[in-house]
Amino acid sequence: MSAVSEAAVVRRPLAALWERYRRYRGRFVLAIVMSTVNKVADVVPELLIGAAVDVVVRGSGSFVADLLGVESRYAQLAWLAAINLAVWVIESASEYVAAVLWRGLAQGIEHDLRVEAYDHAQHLHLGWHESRTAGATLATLNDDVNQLERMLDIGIPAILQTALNVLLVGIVFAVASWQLLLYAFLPIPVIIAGSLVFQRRLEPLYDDVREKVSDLSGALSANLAGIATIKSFTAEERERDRIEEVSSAYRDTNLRAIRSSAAFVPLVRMAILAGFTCTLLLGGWATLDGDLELGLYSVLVFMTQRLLWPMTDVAEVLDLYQRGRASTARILALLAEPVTVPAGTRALARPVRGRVELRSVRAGYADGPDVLHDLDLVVPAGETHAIVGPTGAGKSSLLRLVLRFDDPRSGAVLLDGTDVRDLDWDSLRGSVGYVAQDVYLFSGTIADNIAYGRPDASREQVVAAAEGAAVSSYVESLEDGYDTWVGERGVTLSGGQRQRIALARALLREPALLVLDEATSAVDNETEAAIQRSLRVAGERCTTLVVAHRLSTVRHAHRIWVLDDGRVSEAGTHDELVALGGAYAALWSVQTGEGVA
Ligand SMILES: Nc1ncnc2c1ncn2[C@@H]1O[C@H](COP(=O)(O)OP(=O)(O)OP(=O)(O)O)[C@@H](O)[C@H]1O
Repeated sequence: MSAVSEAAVVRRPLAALWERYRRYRGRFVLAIVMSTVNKVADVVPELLIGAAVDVVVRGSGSFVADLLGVESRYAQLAWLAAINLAVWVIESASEYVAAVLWRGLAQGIEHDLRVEAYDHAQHLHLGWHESRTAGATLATLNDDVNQLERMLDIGIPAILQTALNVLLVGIVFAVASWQLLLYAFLPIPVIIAGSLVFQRRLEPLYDDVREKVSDLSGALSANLAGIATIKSFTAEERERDRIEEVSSAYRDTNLRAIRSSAAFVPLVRMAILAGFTCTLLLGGWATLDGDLELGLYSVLVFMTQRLLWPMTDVAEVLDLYQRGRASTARILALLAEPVTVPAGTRALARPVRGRVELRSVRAGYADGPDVLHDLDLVVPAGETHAIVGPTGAGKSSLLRLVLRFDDPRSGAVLLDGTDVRDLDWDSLRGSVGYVAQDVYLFSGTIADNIAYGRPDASREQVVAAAEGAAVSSYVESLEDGYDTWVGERGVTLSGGQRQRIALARALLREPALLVLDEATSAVDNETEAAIQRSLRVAGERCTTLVVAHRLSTVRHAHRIWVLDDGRVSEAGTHDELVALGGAYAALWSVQTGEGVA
């Protein structure tokens, strides 16, 4: 699904976020209360300036004298100073509490959303991950979530501040002079109308920016993953140009958005200038005419400043809001992505035997053609079966169905007689030890990697599994042995070493069903023979399904299924198939170079 259509899925992302995080509402309200207290306390000093001017000009007839019943100007000013001190303490304390609350809220939502989005992503169909770059998913889980945090941390408190400003200053003006209220507030409808117009213009621009971020992130992560290929083809310059192109697209889209949002600032400033000039001039004339107290006039001039200039921030806030909205839309779209291969609810009776059956299975990928056609296949419990056939015949696709990475288009896959679609993950994947064609080792020690499927395994069990995969003597030859760090920041293992560690990882689980997809393709013949011997021992305890190109790997299997273009073309033991003289026999004679075994 493209980023644009993703963004379109969630129409009102912030409302959806509000619904989703009900548990944060209490803290949200408290943060608003604290910001309000802070803002009120923030306005008071300006009123105190007016009151001080009033005290100096009118003495015992001042507003403060009336209010406190204090005659002396000195005492009145001392009172004002005391009030100022108290207000300052309240302002500072509330500012601190509000900042902690807003940041805590932003961090909390950011954290929850990131973890929820990641968790959802890992439950999505493998095909979903294969249809987009890892970098694009990373951009959503990382950049988009950070963007949202900025909006929550900076944007929302700023919007609130501005709104409170307008309200509080509005009250002061309303009490002082209705006329001046009108003049000072003149710019506000212009600013609001302008915001709405700009918001509508910015929305698609920021959706586009988020899409470009995702493209860039995807291109960068793909290139870093393929750095060896880039180097081997001396394609550095070409790839640099390609990244430059994607980065330019991002820069240009961002600049377009920035140009639009920046155009808002002069509009706001012009409106502000008009409002401020009106208050300054008309308020001054009214004071000269004796219609307005001097103290009040000075307060109003200060207040107009305080009301209007922060409005220039509206543009920045709008920018944050739009970026945050576009990012939220993408995260929520990811969370709205349906889990198309949901777990079933049935548990298998223990011990699981590992009997596999495919009944009239038809399968394929996305909208593509069928890659498996009406396939029937049975692997009785405890037996070792092999699947062989030319490249692209559908061998890995068949294994994917057994692990339920995909579901068949029709027909059924059964484990111990139960449709795998009905099984919970623990019964299905918990019973399977799988070694994929592309081995993936996590960043961690060799022992951590072997124990990945059974983190509570003892060192003895880890070593036994390593022995089963014929990798123990290699590991023991390393300086740090099983504590050697591998994966992204560790030693680089050879293809065969990686395969054997992955095999040890699968064996340690003592699975009911061992599924090996070209699991020993990268090891030498001698090592393979060692692995075969230990697999035969392991095979006595479990059912094994092996895909292999090298037929020597599978010649001892109880049954060999030859797949051709998604159909079983031959099946039988090695000897039966060689005797049959078909595709298998031909392949065997090519591989041994001697015709028959
Ligand atoms: N993730 C995928 N998305 C779309 N098509 C796929 C995917 N994986 C495999 N295919 C297609 O399905 C067909 C069978 O592929 P599969 O990997 O199952 O073959 P295979 O027999 O395991 O081949 P090989 O021996 O080369 O590993 C191929 O035509 C392939 O292009």
